[in-house]
Amino acid sequence: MASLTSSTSCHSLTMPKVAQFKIGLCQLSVTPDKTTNLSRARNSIEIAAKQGASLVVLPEMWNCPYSEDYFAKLAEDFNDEDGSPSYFMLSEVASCLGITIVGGSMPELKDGRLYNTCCVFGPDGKLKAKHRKLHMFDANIPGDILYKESDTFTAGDNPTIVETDMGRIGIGICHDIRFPELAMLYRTRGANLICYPGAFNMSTGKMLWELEQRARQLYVASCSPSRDSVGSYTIWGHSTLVGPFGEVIATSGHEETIVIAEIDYSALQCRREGLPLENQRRGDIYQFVDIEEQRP
Ligand SMILES: NC(=O)CC(=O)C(=O)O
Repeated sequence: MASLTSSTSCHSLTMPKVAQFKIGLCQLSVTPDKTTNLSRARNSIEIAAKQGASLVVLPEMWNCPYSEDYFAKLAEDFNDEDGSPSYFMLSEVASCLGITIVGGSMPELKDGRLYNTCCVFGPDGKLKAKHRKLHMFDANIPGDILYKESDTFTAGDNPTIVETDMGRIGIGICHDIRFPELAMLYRTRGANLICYPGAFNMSTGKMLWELEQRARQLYVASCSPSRDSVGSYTIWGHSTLVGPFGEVIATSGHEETIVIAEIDYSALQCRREGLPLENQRRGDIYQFVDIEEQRP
């Protein structure tokens, strides 16, 4: 028997209080100057909220170029009020506007280590969850890309699923999207939506960015920096919202922009009833184990 690591049990889909709402994906141009990045991000979040978004997602590394030249320099210790302007800006703007923010990712400094971290804030401005990127983007594709994220960052150790007014949301950061097991874990734990702040590069972006999102069969939102962001790493862009049948609901090009789109969780219910993959899984042939359920 091939073993992937899930029990056959499936957490049933819980419908959140708000089942229909607008999401805003802020595709930001990122510079080496943190103050500029903060004011651009704040401005973009405010515009998204004005356009009706009650959930706003930011890109991977929105406050710092995606480059090892900047990660350590611009990292923040989120426990240090004076040393963490990005963290406190997100908290403040979430409470000012009364919205939920999936705060992309930022370089986090904790006990001498760097993490690529996403903070989720509720409409009261309180931190609801913190996801540290689980899978490091170490790639050596001759003639294409050589990048070793693990030279700089330490990988996180926990999946992140967060209860919000806008549903149960699973979080992954960029390369995390390549691991369907993580998405499956979120699905079996009843996620309505997975948010992936990401910064795919030009070649993997063209080949895989949209494909990875469309294969997940629940709502998937991705948010990238724009291509004109500074650094040697050229970014694909194309922040996107995908629905539960793999349909692209809204997307963008590579320029700085805001994608506003409607999420309606009844479509998710319809997909689950019409195509009940959870009941059709062949547990006699392969197994998916949620490690958390196995713990005593
Ligand atoms: N930032 C990343 O994790 C990049 C990545 O996955 C890619 O394909 O590019």
